[in-house]
Amino acid sequence: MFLSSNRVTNKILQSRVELHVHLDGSLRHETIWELSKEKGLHLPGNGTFQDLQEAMVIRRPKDLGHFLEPFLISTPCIAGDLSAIERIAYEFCEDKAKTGVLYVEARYSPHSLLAKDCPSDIEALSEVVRAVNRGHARGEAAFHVKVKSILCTLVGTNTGLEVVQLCENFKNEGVLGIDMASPPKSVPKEFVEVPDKGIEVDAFQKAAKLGIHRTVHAGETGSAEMVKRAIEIYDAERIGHGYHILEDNAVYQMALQRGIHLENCPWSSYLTGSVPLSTPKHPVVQFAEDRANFSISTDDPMVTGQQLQGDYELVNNYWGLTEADLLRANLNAARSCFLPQAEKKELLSQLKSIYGLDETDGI
Ligand SMILES: O=c1[nH]cnc2c1ncn2[C@@H]1O[C@H](CO)[C@@H](O)[C@H]1O
Repeated sequence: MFLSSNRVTNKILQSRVELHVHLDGSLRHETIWELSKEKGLHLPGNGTFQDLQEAMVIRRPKDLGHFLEPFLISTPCIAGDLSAIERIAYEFCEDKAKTGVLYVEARYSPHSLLAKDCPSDIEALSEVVRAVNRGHARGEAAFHVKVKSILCTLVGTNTGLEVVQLCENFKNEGVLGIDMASPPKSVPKEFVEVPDKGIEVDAFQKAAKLGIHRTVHAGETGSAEMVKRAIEIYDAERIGHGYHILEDNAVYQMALQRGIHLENCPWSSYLTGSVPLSTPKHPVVQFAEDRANFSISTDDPMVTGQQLQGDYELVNNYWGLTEADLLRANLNAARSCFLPQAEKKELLSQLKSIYGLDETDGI
């Protein structure tokens, strides 16, 4: 079928699926400002709102550690404060609805949102998850967007088994899966290491046995080998970023064959230094050409300074993804989301009907 540019743009604008976005990487700068003031927290520069904004948005790519530095300012505003956590989860829904998102999976590390001196026990962690869920539930009702959660363990923290327990306890309350991401401090210099053994591996294998969905950050600034590990050892169904998978054709072919979903985040890929602007062909373009299972997300709008539209514009205007590629990316996301089968089917039919596609369109 012929897809006219405008027609598809308008439809995609109003109906997108986003699979890779950090809830704690989505705080509004105004909210960080208000909470910091209220709590008397140290503000960067001369303490003006402009200085805060300047510190929160990364404009020049360096490395992942640099990209994650703004979390050191934002996280203390919400950690240990259940009403602030509920607030940011609610505001998240409003921001997503404004950018045309129909369905989103928001990820965060419950451990990072505990008060600084609070020992990590399941009850305290559960309070964090409940606060997020309250915010999401209010936001879903107010802004007509569907939101579920993914809980992260952070490399080197060995919190995976507790995260799996939380996923299990909250599986009927909007928590759909587990992720492994990087802590903002002590990011390994060249890549996010995906350990080949230890507690985190046990946690992911346990998650697989329990039917908890799995995604792992790999091949972002790290190598194709990390992606291989994430798939083969962590049983990951989806890969966070995965750009460097293209450096090893055998790993790429294996991922293609298994239909592994690659969660791409265009602005973030540039600002973490993972994919320099000078790269002749962004990996997402290769994924689109190969009809790989990829989608487009924001990662951390608080840090990139971009909402989803900005990421679509970057890949569309700069790297040359077509409207049809973007439409396909959304259908891929709906097919690879962690919703139960019936809800997934419903989401897919909803998208197809909005996009004006039927089963025979072969997109
Ligand atoms: O692009 C990324 N790569 C790896 N880790 C990330 C990225 N963005 C955020 N986080 C990490 O994930 C945690 C839970 O949401 C965040 O606190 C941040 O440390």
